[in-house]
Amino acid sequence: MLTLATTSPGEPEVFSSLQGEGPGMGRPSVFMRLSRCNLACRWCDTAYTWRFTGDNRPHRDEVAFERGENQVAMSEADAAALILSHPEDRLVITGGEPLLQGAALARVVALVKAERPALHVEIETNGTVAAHAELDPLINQFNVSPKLAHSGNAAELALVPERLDAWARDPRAWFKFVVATASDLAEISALQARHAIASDHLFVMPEGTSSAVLRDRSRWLAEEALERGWRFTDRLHIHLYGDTRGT
Ligand SMILES: Nc1nc2[nH]cc(C(=O)O)c2c(=O)[nH]1
Ligand code: SF4
Ligand SMILES: [Mg+2]
Repeated sequence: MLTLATTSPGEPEVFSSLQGEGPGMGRPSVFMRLSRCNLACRWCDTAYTWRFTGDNRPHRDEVAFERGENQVAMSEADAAALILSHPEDRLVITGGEPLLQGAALARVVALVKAERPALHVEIETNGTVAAHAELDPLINQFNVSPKLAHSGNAAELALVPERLDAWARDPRAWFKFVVATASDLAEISALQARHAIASDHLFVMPEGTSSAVLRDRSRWLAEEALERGWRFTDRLHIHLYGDTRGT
């Protein structure tokens, strides 16, 4: 069984959209969002995957979500069939932290690839967990987003040195750092040096859930990226659809 996030109570969050972030930005893709996370970012835009009633870890919106309305359990076969009902040849698996459900995810992806062998599969991850041994060979691309101090997570939880080393060595992995203020950039530089992250595989992305905030931050962040030789990514889906589920 797999625990998915919901768009509305009982409705699994599987949808077609343009990949909004990173190296695949603009590519038509089918998305599947899994529930649960092992971190708790203050500015998380999908707190409905983890901040359930009784979880009082700090979050910008201080909202709490009813678990029953925001999670839906599906069998691997049903999840695979739902993904295959969408026509795109790219699958983006996100969350929450999807690698927490690696074993079940491996079974879903194997079923989907059996029907559609050329499917390109990407995983959006916070980079703290290795892909399950059965899952790893089925994945074409990892979009790894390590969380900096401004996320509010303890560095011991959010930045696992041997994991970051492993992602930096994996040609399938692209780093995507969420940036809110200029003070985040020194932290990224230090991580890049410590883990030997190639600049070509290092994206910075403004934090924001509205076009106005993204545009404000893009202005200075794009300049900083250019100066440092890093890549910049916007959040296309926020400009197109706003901060809404299933987009
Ligand atoms: N269109 C679209 N692109 C995305 N890229 C990463 C997403 C995510 O939430 O992880 C996401 C998302 O939620 N929507
Ligand atoms: S790691 Fe991602 S899903 Fe988890 S709390 Fe942070 S932003 Fe949200
Ligand atoms: Mg998102």
